[in-house]
Amino acid sequence: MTNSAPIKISAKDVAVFYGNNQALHGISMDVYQNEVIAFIGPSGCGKSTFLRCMNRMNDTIEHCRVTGSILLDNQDIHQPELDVVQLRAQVGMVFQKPNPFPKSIYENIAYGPKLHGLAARKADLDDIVESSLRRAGLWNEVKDRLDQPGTGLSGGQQQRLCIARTIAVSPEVILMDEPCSALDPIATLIIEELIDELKQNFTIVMVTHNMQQAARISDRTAFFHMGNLIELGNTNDLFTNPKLKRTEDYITGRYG
Ligand SMILES: Nc1ncnc2c1ncn2[C@@H]1O[C@H](COP(=O)(O)OP(=O)(O)OP(=O)(O)O)[C@@H](O)[C@H]1O
Repeated sequence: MTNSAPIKISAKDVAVFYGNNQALHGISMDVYQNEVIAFIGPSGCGKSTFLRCMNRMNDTIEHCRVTGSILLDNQDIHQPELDVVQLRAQVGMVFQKPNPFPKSIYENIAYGPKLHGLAARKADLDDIVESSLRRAGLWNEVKDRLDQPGTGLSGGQQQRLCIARTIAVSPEVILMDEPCSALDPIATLIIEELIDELKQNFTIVMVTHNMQQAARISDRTAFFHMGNLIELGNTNDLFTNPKLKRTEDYITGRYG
């Protein structure tokens, strides 16, 4: 990833407080269009908190306060007139545990496009459902059982269903919070391959506990520690030649 790619998200001096407890301190970073950027760091260092800043999911947590600025395509995501539902369609999110709606496979995908008025006719909706499932690499496995419950799929299939559901509303950025941590190695590999394909069309920001995973699939990696962004660099450089001792200690397993 060259730094000449357009900036998709720009965070400046972002701090997050849960009540009186400050979880993030002055985080600034740019996320480039069509990159995969991974957040790593020990448990509780603030990776998920920072991820949630990018589509204002922290708004849903009581006592959580965010300061600083976050621009999406140069627009402030905290401006009062911004439609948060629209923001979360533009910046979609896939969670650690697959969480399909208790509805059919078809309805899981169709729900968002219907809500956002993206399909005028049933045929348009059918097209969105099919293309989203294809892009998530799930179509062939589910095309003959679209009316069956999404919750009846395997864990890995459910996670791809959730990715398809996110894609269905045409996001620009996909936030992934440890998307493989509940999956077995084969399902994990399928999702990793999928992420590699998805970056052609989307910008992907991913939290992972798994350093090998960050090394395999991300273009850049950000290392967080105790609420601070310690080092951000090209993934290869960060893992082979970290600039700071704290990063080196973490990636070599000296703590964490
Ligand atoms: N909903 C919440 N209410 C209060 N404190 C929270 C909440 N969510 C996170 N925190 C606190 O904020 C800090 C950062 O947590 P966060 O979940 O962002 O870290 P993380 O690096 O993603 O951790 P993990 O890898 O364990 O998921 C921690 O001290 C955590 O206890």
